[in-house]
Amino acid sequence: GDDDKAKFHKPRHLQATFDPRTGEMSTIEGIRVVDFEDVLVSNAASVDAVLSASKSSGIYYLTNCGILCRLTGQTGGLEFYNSSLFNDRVRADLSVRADPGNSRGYIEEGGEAGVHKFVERKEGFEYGDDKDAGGKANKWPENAEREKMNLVFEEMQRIKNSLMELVYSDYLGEEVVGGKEGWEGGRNLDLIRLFRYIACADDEDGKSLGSSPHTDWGLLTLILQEAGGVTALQYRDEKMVWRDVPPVRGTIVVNVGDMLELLSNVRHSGPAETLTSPIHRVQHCGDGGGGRLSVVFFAYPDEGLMVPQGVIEKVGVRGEGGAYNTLLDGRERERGATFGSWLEEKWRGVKV
Ligand SMILES: O=C(O)CCC(=O)C(=O)O
Ligand SMILES: [Fe+2]
Repeated sequence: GDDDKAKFHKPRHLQATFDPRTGEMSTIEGIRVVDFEDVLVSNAASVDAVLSASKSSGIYYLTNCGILCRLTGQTGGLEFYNSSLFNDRVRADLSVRADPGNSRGYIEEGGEAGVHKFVERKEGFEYGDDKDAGGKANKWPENAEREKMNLVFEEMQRIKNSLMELVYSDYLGEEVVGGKEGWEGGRNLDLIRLFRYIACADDEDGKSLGSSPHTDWGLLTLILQEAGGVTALQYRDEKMVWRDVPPVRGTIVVNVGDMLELLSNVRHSGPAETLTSPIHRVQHCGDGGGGRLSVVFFAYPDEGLMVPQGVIEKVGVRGEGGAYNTLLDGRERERGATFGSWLEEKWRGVKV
């Protein structure tokens, strides 16, 4: 019957608005909600909604996005990640440990931090395309749910490629984004990082964070939040106020990355027209302090795509505790830098 379908479900305490003409949800907690199937059929209002959210906050929810929305629509839908990756056998197995920096495998607690004054209370696991991409093979623990995890990766690809093709490439201009190859060519860089944020104790409120304030470096980031999980992800809005991005059953979260923001400056200008890579963080003791699981997909462009020159001064990105380690970091950019060379440099700054 219909019961096993990942229906869109709104927990009662969340504030939502509805489109009076269609009756569909248009925002939740002030964040745009877009029906992915409407984007797939190039519905003009939905394409507009994605673009306008990308220009203002830089963050939005997608509903009806297929398997991934079904996974967040069910309690325990992401549990297979938890049980197969975060156990003592995996923690003890050095052969599946990620090397520091940009590499795949199990990431122990304290393995990295963006802003050094905070302790980031999480363990994680990173994987990418399962076809060995030049020495970047995945490190699978013995009981990992490899097929399911690969299916999640393919679904992430599908959503990335659809959003790029049906929304962003027209807006950016074919030549600016390097055509289809400009985003599909990023597949070998694309990563899924899952995080198990550790439940917090009473005395540590304020001293620890799930994730330091930062921006993401790529084109887009797609986030699955555990159904019924705690609200911990936040972004900083246009008025510099931190706002919650609660888990909403049957949705995924999308946020714009630095590279997409940079590319948007080539053809467009002014805050109303260019895209926003939002500063965001994950609170540790935010909402009851319970543990939390998230699956985060970083969608990158082709490593050969040129980083646009001359727009880096636009964003001042110094925050409490240091820089946000963002692509828009105000540093002098090497002339003719490719995205790949920049990404490598960014990763060097993340190690503890
Ligand atoms: O766990 C999350 O919800 C987001 C984490 C995040 O922002 C990141 O890893 O870049
Ligand atoms: Fe992020």
